[in-house]
Amino acid sequence: MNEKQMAGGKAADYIEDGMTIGLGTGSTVYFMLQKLGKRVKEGLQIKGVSTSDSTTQLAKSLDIPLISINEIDQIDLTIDGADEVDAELNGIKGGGGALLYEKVVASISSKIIWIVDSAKLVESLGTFPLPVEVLPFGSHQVFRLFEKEGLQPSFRKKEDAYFITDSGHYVIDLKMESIKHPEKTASWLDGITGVVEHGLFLNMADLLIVGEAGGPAIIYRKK
Ligand SMILES: O=C(CO)[C@H](O)[C@H](O)COP(=O)(O)O
Repeated sequence: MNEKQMAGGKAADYIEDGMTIGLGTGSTVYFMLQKLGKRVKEGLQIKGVSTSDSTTQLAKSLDIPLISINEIDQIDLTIDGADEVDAELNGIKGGGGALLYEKVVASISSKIIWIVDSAKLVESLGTFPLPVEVLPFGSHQVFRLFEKEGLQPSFRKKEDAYFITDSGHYVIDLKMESIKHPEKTASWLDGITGVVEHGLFLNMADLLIVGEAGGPAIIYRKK
């Protein structure tokens, strides 16, 4: 069993009957959804809130019942992947481009579990390029601002065209190497007009499940 499968499978055990579950996006979440699909077939009653078109498609193919986020005010548990996680359980997300919906879902979740393989653990965030979702209108001005700040921005591309998120935005990836003050960086990005969302997810995850050779490691966020 690979590490992603191990972490994804373990996380599905935290889902209880009657829960509303935030369904993250990515290749680790894929394995969680496979196990959840099995449990639903065996009679587990849940409602899933999807964070992307790809997760919606996969959940539907597994007969996992979905509910629109607009019909609820609170999610019991969200299970999602991450691109980098530090010892405080702060992370970078958005490698798959679903950061905006993932953050909206996270913001109304009572509990958040992240599932990762061991390569995602870092001492400090920033080796993974930080995704910033931007409005296409004015995006080149934002890009040039990032250039001036020395952040080596690049527009994310798909087959030579701009990568377009599920909500119709572009993604600019920033090479920050090491983010010394994640809170400061997050509030700076929050203040830039045209930035819709960024991939710094701070003080959000409650629990981290890491796939490791000897079995899944469970790490709680220090309160
Ligand atoms: O944030 C995400 C998508 O926007 C994913 O959770 C993140 O990229 C991790 O993906 P994977 O499990 O495929 O490594």
